Amino acid sequence: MDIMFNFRTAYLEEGVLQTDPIKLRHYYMNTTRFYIDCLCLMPLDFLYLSIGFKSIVRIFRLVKIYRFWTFLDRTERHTNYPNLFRTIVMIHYLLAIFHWNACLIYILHTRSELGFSKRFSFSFSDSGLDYFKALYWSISALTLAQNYETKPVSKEDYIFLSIELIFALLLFATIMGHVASIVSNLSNARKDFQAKLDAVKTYMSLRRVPSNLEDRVIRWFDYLWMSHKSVDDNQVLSLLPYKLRAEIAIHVHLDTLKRVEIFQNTEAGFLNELVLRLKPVLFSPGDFICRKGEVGKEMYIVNRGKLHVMADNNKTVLATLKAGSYFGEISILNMGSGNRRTASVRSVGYSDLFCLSKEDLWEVLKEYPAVRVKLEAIAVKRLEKHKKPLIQQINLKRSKSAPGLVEASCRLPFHAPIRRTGSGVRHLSTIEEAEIPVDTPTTLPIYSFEPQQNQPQHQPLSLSSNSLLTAAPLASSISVTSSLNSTRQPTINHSVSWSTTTDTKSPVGLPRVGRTYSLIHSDTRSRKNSIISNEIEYLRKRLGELEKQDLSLNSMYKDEYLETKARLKTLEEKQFIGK
Ligand SMILES: Nc1ncnc2c1ncn2[C@@H]1O[C@@H]2COP(=O)(O)O[C@H]2[C@H]1O
Repeated sequence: MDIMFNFRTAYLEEGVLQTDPIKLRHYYMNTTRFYIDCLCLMPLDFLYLSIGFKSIVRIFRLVKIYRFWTFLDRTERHTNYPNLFRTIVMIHYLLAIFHWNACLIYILHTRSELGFSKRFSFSFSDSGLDYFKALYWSISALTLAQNYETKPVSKEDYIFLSIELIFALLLFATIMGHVASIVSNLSNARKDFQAKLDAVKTYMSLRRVPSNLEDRVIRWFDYLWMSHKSVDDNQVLSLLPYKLRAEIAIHVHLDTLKRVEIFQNTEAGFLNELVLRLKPVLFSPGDFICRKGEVGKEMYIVNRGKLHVMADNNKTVLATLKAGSYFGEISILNMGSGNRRTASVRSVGYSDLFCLSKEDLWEVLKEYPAVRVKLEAIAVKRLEKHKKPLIQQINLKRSKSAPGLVEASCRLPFHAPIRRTGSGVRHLSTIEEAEIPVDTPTTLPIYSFEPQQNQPQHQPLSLSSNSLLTAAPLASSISVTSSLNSTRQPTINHSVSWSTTTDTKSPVGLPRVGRTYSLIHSDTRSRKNSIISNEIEYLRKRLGELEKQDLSLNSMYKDEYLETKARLKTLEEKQFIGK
């Protein structure tokens, strides 16, 4: 039977599963297994006819034990209960050893010619009882149990019992080792967790952390353990290839991710790209996940728990976020007050979040611009809540053609956003007039900002257009003005332009100047060229200044230097092509 199965058992050839019956037959017949199986099938039983029943004749059947070991090996790899399986295998081996030892004892003590003292009255009439007597003697010898019956008498007894004792000792040590490893495997997770907690406790007591904070840390650990969050997913999955890890992560987090608006109806690849970049984080009750005005470096997706988006007074709740919500995207998309948080978010109870870094999000959004539009559309809605009066004035209409698109229908006054500086809140710029360009769908709109030097600083902006304006450029243009840094940036008196979609990652070449601008629709080629020339002029000037800085001293300058350089290159190329 087994040989027949072997003839039809598929095998892997250079990683490809072979199922062709002829190939399978050839393959099996060329292996050692085939010869071992044939040896086992030798019809030695016919010898019974001449020599009578002798069980030793069946010894060749034992060679098939390799199949049993293969079975154990495979089952151990496949089972979900490896410890239980190992325990069963160990008991199985033990029973087999006791049995063989009992058989040996029976043989030795029923053959008087072997010189063993007759301590058992094996009565061949009741072979069942004889077997159990031998088994009992075997077990007591191998488990080192005191048994007066086993006291040696003859020389042969002494030799045999000494060997038995040595074997019993080895067996005992092996069993103990196995049991210890099974037990320690069972409590490994607990021990690891306890070790980490102990380390943190020791640290806190060494550093004299206040007891209320210490309490919070311990309660956080408690929740971590109770919610089975103590397993480090990344460490566990680190051995797997990227694709498999992504599949597991998607499966594990599917319920949460399905509820997240930006993940609904998106390409499967987007989820794949993102899911392995999500890092689980846990916050305690009352923790601020982010505070208004901070620089945003990551966004969060709520896996479990409840969070409040707080108003400026830190008392009024602007919105409640639950599983499937996300937050923190506005600052990393530079949509609100530049890269600053527009609101504080506080955890109500324990919150189980996924954290996504700015770099990772930008990297993924580069490939999936539709998701960016979705994100920005929702962000605009959220911003509306903060700046209701402002948005009411803008009176944006949602586009019917695409989600995330907003339509500007008339001349609208627009107050420039404000930003916090070291010395407090200040208005950075005010946009005076904006016209939104009508561009062909395939080409990118170019917005130009022209300084209005003679106008007062905090003058409202009016925005007029009968064309479509995507939420992204609008929001981005807001960030252009709001991310200005008056302490670092010189005032410039020329036009600057920013192509919103050519550079999605970072608004390179953003006009970081704090003055009044008008947003002008450039529909003629020469106008565009002059805008580009102006920006090039500004960027060159700024680059020169930045080169004078000690870039290694200040990463902020360094970033800006690199951004400016890249933007300048793009524009120079654009200008060159234009010519
Ligand atoms: N009204 C709101 N409703 C829901 N979420 C908001 C609201 N206002 C702000 N947020 C979120 O709170 C986050 C605070 O940090 P960000 O400004 O980066 O991004 C913000 C939004 O994601």
